[in-house]
Amino acid sequence: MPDKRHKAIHFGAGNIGRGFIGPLLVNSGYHVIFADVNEQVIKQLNDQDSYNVLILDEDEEQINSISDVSGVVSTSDDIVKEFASPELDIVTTAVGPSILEKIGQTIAQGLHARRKAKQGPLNIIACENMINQTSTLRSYVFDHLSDDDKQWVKENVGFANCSVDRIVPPYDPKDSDTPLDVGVEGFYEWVVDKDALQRTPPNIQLKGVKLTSELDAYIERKLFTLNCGHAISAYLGFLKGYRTIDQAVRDEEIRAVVHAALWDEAGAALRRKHKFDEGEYREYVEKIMERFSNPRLKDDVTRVGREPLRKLAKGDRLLGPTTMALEYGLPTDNLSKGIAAAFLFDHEGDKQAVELQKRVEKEGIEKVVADITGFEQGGREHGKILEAYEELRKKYKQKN
Ligand SMILES: NC(=O)C1=CN([C@@H]2O[C@H](COP(=O)(O)OP(=O)(O)OC[C@H]3O[C@@H](n4cnc5c(N)ncnc54)[C@H](O)[C@@H]3O)[C@@H](O)[C@H]2O)C=CC1
Ligand SMILES: O=P(O)(O)OC[C@H]1O[C@](O)(CO)[C@@H](O)[C@@H]1O
Repeated sequence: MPDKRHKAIHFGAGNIGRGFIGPLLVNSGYHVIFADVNEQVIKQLNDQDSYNVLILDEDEEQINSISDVSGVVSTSDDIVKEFASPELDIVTTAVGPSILEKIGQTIAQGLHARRKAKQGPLNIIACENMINQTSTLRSYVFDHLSDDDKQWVKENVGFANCSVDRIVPPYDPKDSDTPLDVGVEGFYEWVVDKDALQRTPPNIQLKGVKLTSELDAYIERKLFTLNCGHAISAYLGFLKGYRTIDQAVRDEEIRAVVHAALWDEAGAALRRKHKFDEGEYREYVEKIMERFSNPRLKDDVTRVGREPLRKLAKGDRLLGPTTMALEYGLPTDNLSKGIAAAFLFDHEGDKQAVELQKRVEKEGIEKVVADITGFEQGGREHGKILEAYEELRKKYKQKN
């Protein structure tokens, strides 16, 4: 533990904030200030001495009490003042990719205040499920800085990209004592680009964080394995009428598709590109299948499949591994099934799903698949996705 009080600001007191990043910072010796727009959560954080993180593993019941946290409303002046504190040395976020632009301005104001107060270096790490999330945040921050501030920030603030992995679904409040409690899986992995960090105080280290100079490999491994398999399980599970991911992957047919997509297709490509050890990678895939099967997480297929247009973006969890597998001349049949199922995700509660279905209805599936995937109509990959789409549609959407 550090000999002096150190503070961290974490934007986003949601599932991953309270259930993963906040607790890791607290365990490293930080007082964590959660910054959120949700005033009720901030009040609860300030009123309560602690909250519980429940580890929801199948064979392990564990409750960790998290204290030494407080909250500020992220739109108030208080947050700017916190940036000027000499005790602050790390800022993290878990607000969702679309919110980064909004908090960029607040962080810029905070950094301006820090420069004016003549305080020392700081590290910023955005923990969002997207590639180069912190670089993206940095560009939003720079949009709001003066030239003098920019110069100071370049010299004093580290913006480190990372890969963040822990399944933290929304927790049912009736399963806990307070609304701040959160249920998480035991597994976690937080990998940070060590070369981007500014000099951290010598007497404090982030516990449970892996620092690496090869972040790209970790990011691609996570996005093209964990997130890829999760998305395929969600879309096929939704089609077959399952409510949760564990129900979906207990279905032999779905399990076989997900496993083959991860091991023979995405995984084979990742192993070629990044030279991952075959044994270690097999363990990684098996562990993921075990994590998906955890019935205590009760993770809805509609949550995991949310925003299908984002998940169908080029380079994301479905098309990213497909393109990589094709580059190495590897099979993509199971990935194609997952992609086809995403085009059938007609979940009415999801804006992007509704938008996608409207496009398919208006423009026809052939054109929409070509536009979104970039695979030419009449080409092999396009044909494979369409064939899988028709097969799934006939089987599970016969009324259409
Ligand atoms: N839940 C999970 O299992 C994982 C989530 N992630 C990523 O973490 C991020 C957050 O996800 P969750 O925690 O699940 O979402 P969440 O919805 O539970 O939490 C997001 C929090 O951000 C707050 N927020 C919204 N706008 C804000 C603003 N302008 N300023 C400050 N706070 C604001 C919300 O009030 C909410 O408390 C996402 O990028 C997600 O992809 C990454 C790995 C695992
Ligand atoms: O948060 P997103 O990108 O919508 O995707 C859901 C994903 O988020 C997670 O819950 C956290 O990584 C994954 O388990 C899942 O694949």
